[in-house]
Amino acid sequence: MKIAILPGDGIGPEIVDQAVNVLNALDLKFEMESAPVGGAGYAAHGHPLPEATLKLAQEADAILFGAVGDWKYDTLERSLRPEQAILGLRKNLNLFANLRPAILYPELSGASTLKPEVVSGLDILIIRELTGDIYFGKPRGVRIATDGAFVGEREGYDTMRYAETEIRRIAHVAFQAAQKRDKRLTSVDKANVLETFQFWKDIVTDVHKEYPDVALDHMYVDNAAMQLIRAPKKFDVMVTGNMFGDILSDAAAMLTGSIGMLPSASLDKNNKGLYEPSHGSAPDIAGKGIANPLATILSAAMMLRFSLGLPEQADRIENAVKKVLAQGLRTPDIYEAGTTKVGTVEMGEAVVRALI
Ligand SMILES: NC(=O)C1=CN([C@@H]2O[C@H](COP(=O)(O)OP(=O)(O)OC[C@H]3O[C@@H](n4cnc5c(N)ncnc54)[C@H](O)[C@@H]3O)[C@@H](O)[C@H]2O)C=CC1
Ligand SMILES: CC(C)CC(=O)C(=O)O
Ligand SMILES: [Mg+2]
Repeated sequence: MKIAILPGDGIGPEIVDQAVNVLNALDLKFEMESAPVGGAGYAAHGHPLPEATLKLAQEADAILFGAVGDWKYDTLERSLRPEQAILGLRKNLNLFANLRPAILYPELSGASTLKPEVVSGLDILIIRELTGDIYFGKPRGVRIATDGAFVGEREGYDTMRYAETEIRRIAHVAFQAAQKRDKRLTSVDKANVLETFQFWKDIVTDVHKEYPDVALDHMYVDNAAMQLIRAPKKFDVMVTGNMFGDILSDAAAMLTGSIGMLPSASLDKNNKGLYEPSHGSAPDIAGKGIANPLATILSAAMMLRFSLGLPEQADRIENAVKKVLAQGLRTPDIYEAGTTKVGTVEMGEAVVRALI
C-alpha cells in the first residue's frame, strides 16, 4: 500500500513527521513517498501543486497531508498561493466529502474554553461538502461595478453555486453516516437569504425520502454557530456546504479542547482519501516544536480505517492517543495545571510508545 506524504508548510512537516513515525511503528511496511506542496512546492518547483506531487497523490492509495500556507506568500497572485495546492488536490481527486469528527476525550474536558458540562461526552460529526460552493464558483475576481449604488467603483465578487448532483451525493454520504450513528442529521443552510441554499435544502429534503430511519432537521448557519457553542451535544451529524463547513468545523474544534485535536478525512466516491488535520499551517508557532501533532496522528488513523481497510490498526492509534492523554501529557494548546507539558516530538514519541 502506497501513501503519499505531503507535509507542506509551517507546522506541517513537524506534525506529519510524528504521524509518519506512528505509522511506521505499526510495522505494516507501507510504501511512503514524500513530495513538496504549498509554499514548499512553490519554492522547489515554482508552483504550489507541482505536477509530480499531483501525480504521486493520484497514484497513491491514500494521502497524508500536513497544511499549507505561509504569510510570506500572501502577496503572490492567487493561482500561485500555497492554499491553491489543497484546493487543487481536493478538486483534481474529486474529494467531495469532508468528514470532521469533533470528539472530546474525557481527559480534555477542562481544556475546552466551554464549561465541562456543556462539552463532556461530545461526539459529533461535521460533514462538509468540499469541492463546490463559493470556494470554487466562477466567475470571480475584481471588476468595475456596472450597476447598483457603487457604479464605476472597483468591486470584488465570487460566485456561490451548487449543482444538484453535488448536493445529492453529499446528502447521501451524510444520511448514511447518520444511519451508522444516532440517526439524526442536521442540514445547515442559509435558505432564508441565499438561492443556492434554498436549493440545497430542497434537495436534502428530497434525498431524505430514501432514509426514513434518519431524523432530519434544517438549521440556518448563524443559529447553528450559536447552538454549537450553547448545546453542542444536541447534534449528531451535521451536513453543510464548503464555506459554512469550514467555519463551523473550526468552531467545533474548540469544543474538543483545541484545533490541534480535530482530524479530517476528505473522500471521493470510492473512499480514496486525503487525510489532514482541520487546522492550517500555524505560522505563529512553526519551528517552535510546540504544535499539537494529535489531529494529524488521528487523521492517519482515519486513513487506515477509511481508505486502507485496516480498522484494527486505526483503533490501535486512537487507543494510544487516549493513553497518552490519560498519562497527563499535553502540548501547550491543551495544557492545564496538574498535567505535563510536552512538545510535538515528545507527544509523537509517547503515542508510539503507547501502541500495543
Ligand atoms: N488545509 C490547509 O492546509 C489549511 C491552510 N490554512 C492556511 O494556514 C495559514 C494559517 O492560517 P490561520 O488562519 O492562522 O489558521 P491555523 O489553523 O493555521 O491557526 C489558527 C490558530 O490555531 C493554532 N494552531 C493551529 N494548529 C495547531 C496545532 N496543531 N497545535 C497548536 N496550535 C495550533 C495556531 O497557532 C493559530 O494560533 C494560512 O496561510 C491559511 O490559509 C488554513 C486552514 C487550513
Ligand atoms: C485553504 C482553506 C480552504 C483550507 C481550510 O481552511 C480548511 O480546509 O479548513
Ligand atoms: Mg478551515
